[in-house]
Amino acid sequence: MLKKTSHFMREANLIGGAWVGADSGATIEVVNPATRQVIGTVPKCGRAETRRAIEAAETAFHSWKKTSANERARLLRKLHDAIMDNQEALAELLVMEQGKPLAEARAEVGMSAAYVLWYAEEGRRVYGDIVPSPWADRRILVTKEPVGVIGAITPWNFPSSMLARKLGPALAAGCTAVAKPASQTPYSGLAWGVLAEEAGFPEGVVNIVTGSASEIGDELTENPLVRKITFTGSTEIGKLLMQKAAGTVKKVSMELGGNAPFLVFDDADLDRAVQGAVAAKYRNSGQTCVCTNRFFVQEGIYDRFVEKLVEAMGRLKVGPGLEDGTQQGPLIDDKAVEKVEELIADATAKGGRVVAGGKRHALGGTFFEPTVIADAAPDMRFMQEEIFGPVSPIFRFEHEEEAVRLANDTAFGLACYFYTGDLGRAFRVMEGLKYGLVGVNEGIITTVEAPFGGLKESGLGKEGGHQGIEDYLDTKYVCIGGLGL
Ligand SMILES: NC(=O)C1=CN([C@@H]2O[C@H](COP(=O)(O)OP(=O)(O)OC[C@H]3O[C@@H](n4cnc5c(N)ncnc54)[C@H](OP(=O)(O)O)[C@@H]3O)[C@@H](O)[C@H]2O)C=CC1
Ligand SMILES: O=C(O)[C@H](O)CS(=O)(=O)O
Repeated sequence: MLKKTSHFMREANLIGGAWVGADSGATIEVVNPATRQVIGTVPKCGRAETRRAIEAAETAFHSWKKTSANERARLLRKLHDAIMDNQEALAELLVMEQGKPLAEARAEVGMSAAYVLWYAEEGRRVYGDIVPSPWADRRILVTKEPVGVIGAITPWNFPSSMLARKLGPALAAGCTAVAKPASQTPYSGLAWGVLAEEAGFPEGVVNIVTGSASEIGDELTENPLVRKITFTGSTEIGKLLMQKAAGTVKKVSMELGGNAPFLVFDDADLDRAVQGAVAAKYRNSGQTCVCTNRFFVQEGIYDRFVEKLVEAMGRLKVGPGLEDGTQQGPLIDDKAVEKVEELIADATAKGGRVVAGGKRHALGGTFFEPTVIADAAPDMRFMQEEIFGPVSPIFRFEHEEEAVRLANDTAFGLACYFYTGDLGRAFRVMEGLKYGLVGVNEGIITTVEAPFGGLKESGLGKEGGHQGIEDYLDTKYVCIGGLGL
């Protein structure tokens, strides 16, 4: 382990500027998914510790909201620089707890820094309005103000960048935060506490708690001091949090599950489509909410696409994330492997043909072979269920309208992709697909400059772009009379 990595590997929570353990002394073990070895522990905190963190954030909010946008931007730029100065150590820590290849971890840490820098500047452009008054003797102002204390809950698959695209806009807007990282990958989140301290953020502005998800979640959603909940994770938990947050009418931002279609038309650049397919499917071993879940390939090129995809993903190197050249790490845990195996068994029982992979990797543990299943059919479970693993079901279609109908036949609406060389078709399909994110002849599209977020049961709100700061602001209308005008 890099010496600096251990500096960031905190086995304590940050509450009101102090690094503390759980009141009970209880801890949670953190396991390296590649080696299945315990790498450390974190506190198993609950409602009482979370309440103290919320109260610390509320106290800090009253001064933090009065800092100028420029001052907040200065601190966020220092935070950005601290992340980039420690990118290798933070990436190594991320690989140890999550398992992804080091190259992907470096990219994720870089994306975290990019979100922080983007919102350092967006915070300086939170404009209000001066509206022409309908009354000669009054003036009308519209101002934007930070909502207050926010609660952030993040998933294990991107433990750094998912926090960055919540805390970045929140802090830039003048909010303070209590964040709960996933129990399987807490260290990247706790490292945020170290970085924020070292960048000079005042005590209580950033609080990081680990432990009982339900207890911490209940305190965050029920405590009236918390004015917004921002969550990335499963749709099931997102719905639960929305219900609980309704009790005190909190703002909510939800980045939830996906079921991305990837359409390839006869007129596509086939090699480009295959390259995009590998990128859109196998990043993080298929464990991203924007990974392709269903491939729909037009009849005329179906066999050639399958053949080329099998050949391309056959070159992916499976191994531990810290090993040179690794492109596919382990899945996060045994439950994830069992889910993938269930979906493959369901598909083969319904006529699907495994043409590559299909079983646990020879490396053992939670490593899984990159898999391609031909002759996928709409009655198979992965037509509606998110795979969250390195499996590519390939459906075939004949007509454009059929492809769009099949692609939209899901409760989700996060990301979708399609490849065509026909401009008219590109506009027809782009406008026909009911998704928040659309990749046209591209398989990787996430960037800080663009609003990321789903439709339907994939979520509410946007993260990234200029839109991403809006959810951390309240709009206030002011009517001023008695001016003697
Ligand atoms: N739209 C997006 O950007 C993303 C969506 N996802 C979706 O999430 C799923 C897999 O990710 P996964 O992390 O397992 O999702 P989960 O929803 O199980 O967990 C996400 C976070 O929620 C916490 N959590 C779990 N139960 C509760 C609760 N009752 N109250 C409060 N917090 C709770 C977890 O804590 P703990 O770890 O302690 O259980 C974790 O921090 C997939 O469906 C995937 O598509 C995942 C990542 C990104
Ligand atoms: O959680 C995820 O899956 C991320 O949102 C994917 S991305 O933002 O890195 O594309």
